[in-house]
Amino acid sequence: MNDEAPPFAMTGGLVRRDGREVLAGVDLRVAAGDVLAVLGPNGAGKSTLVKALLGLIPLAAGRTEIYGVPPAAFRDWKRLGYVPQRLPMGGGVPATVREVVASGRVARQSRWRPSSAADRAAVDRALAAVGLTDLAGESAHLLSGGQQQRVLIARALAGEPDTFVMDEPTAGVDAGSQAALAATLRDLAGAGRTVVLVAHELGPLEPLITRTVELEHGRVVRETALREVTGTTT
Ligand SMILES: Nc1ncnc2c1ncn2[C@@H]1O[C@H](COP(=O)(O)OP(=O)(O)OP(=O)(O)O)[C@@H](O)[C@H]1O
Repeated sequence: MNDEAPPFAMTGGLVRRDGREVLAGVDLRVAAGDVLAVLGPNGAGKSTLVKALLGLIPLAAGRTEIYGVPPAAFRDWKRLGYVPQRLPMGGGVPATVREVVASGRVARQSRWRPSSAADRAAVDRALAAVGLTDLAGESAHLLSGGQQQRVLIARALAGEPDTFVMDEPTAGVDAGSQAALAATLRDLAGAGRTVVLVAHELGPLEPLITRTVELEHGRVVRETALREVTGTTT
């Protein structure tokens, strides 16, 4: 056992958007090694919840902590890997698949220690894990939606974080790539990594999920424990 603070702990989480409560009364503790699926219909607040856990959306009431620290004070971002729903297209500068994936290493680098052999190897492993090695030199924004989703997963993998937060990693991804993602998640779970993922259907990921939380109208309506955490958490 370790007595370190859990990856995420939210109590009484409330988020308002345009004056409307889109998340309310959410108590959620994610333990190290959990593979938690956040389920619910469109507009239930799933994306809002994971963004609030990461501090990307502020809480109007309640509190949330990342490894025991409120998001505004949290500094250890290399411990977290976030897979957003879509590839953000900042600045209009075309980046290659490899460059986007390599950006997942940034939290591990510093001005004094730019890119190393370990960084390049981690990027190679991440590209291979999602089957994008052959497309590494392509412009990421010209890929299909499903391929872009895999780029974002690879970017998070490249950072080798302890905890992954994935917003619909299987959306628009074909059956073969979903199976590949399931294999990757199995390895991560086996290594004791923590995963929070948003999904509409679990599909091939189902056997890996330790716990589900279902949202409706911004509230947790059901929590289900499916299986024991199997990985070795350190
Ligand atoms: N930027 C925003 N401004 C105002 N309201 C928003 C914003 N983003 C989301 N909402 C509202 O918050 C509610 C929850 O949205 P959210 O995207 O979290 O749902 P979701 O469960 O992830 O849905 P989906 O399955 O469609 O991705 C919705 O009613 C949505 O209209």
